[in-house]
Amino acid sequence: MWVIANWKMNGNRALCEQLAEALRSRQDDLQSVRIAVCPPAVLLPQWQQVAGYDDIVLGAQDVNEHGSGAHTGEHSLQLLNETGVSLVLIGHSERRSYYGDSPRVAAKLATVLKQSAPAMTAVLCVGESAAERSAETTFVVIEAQLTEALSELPLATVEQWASRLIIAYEPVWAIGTGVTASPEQAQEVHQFIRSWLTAKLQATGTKIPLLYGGSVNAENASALFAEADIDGGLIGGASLDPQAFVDICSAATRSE
Ligand SMILES: O=C[C@H](O)COP(=O)(O)O
Repeated sequence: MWVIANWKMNGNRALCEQLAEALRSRQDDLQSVRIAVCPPAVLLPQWQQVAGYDDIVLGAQDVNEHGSGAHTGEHSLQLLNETGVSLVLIGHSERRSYYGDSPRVAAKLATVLKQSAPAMTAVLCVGESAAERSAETTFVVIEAQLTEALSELPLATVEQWASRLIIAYEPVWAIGTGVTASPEQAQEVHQFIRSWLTAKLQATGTKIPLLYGGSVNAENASALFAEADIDGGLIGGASLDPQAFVDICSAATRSE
């Protein structure tokens, strides 16, 4: 099980210390869960300082697909690596809708997964809007996003890159709304993604962790994590509350 905190454009230095301390106080109970925290980029060094010696994966919320150069405000894979980052979110719905990221998702994913050393894990985010769900095009949308995202990765070397790929299903209508997909709704899409991955990548597709994101909290996490194809969660708002986030991580241990 994976539990990943995405602070988005929230948090501060004090929250780094508070969340690190909350996780540390329960680390013996949380051994079986892979935990990652993605703070805003400017807080990455603070996370390194307060939690770098713990077994918490340091994550970034985005990466630029270019190696270096005149890309004001962006962060390359190398810069993130040097800051201690070993996991990066790609194609989050907020990046897609507010910053036009969808056409860059395939290049970003290829940039991250083609580099094997130092190894970086990519969390590819996919999900349908409320209108797309109402129009019963959820599976069409998800399939198109997956197809496009993986289009620059060679199948011939799938064993080399797929072990560093995680997919997060985040229905846009559930993000930050307090309306969570029911466990059955989430499982239905996760099962679809699992089938798609297995058809495309054969046995390798069965090993890619599938996370659910969208208004996960300490109360609903257990039921979601109990579903067969849900391998953890990508947590936004609740990750800003150290106790709630630790409780979600604890729910993941009970679903192992
Ligand atoms: O990356 C996290 C997701 O967008 C979920 O956010 P949320 O838990 O605030 O709904």
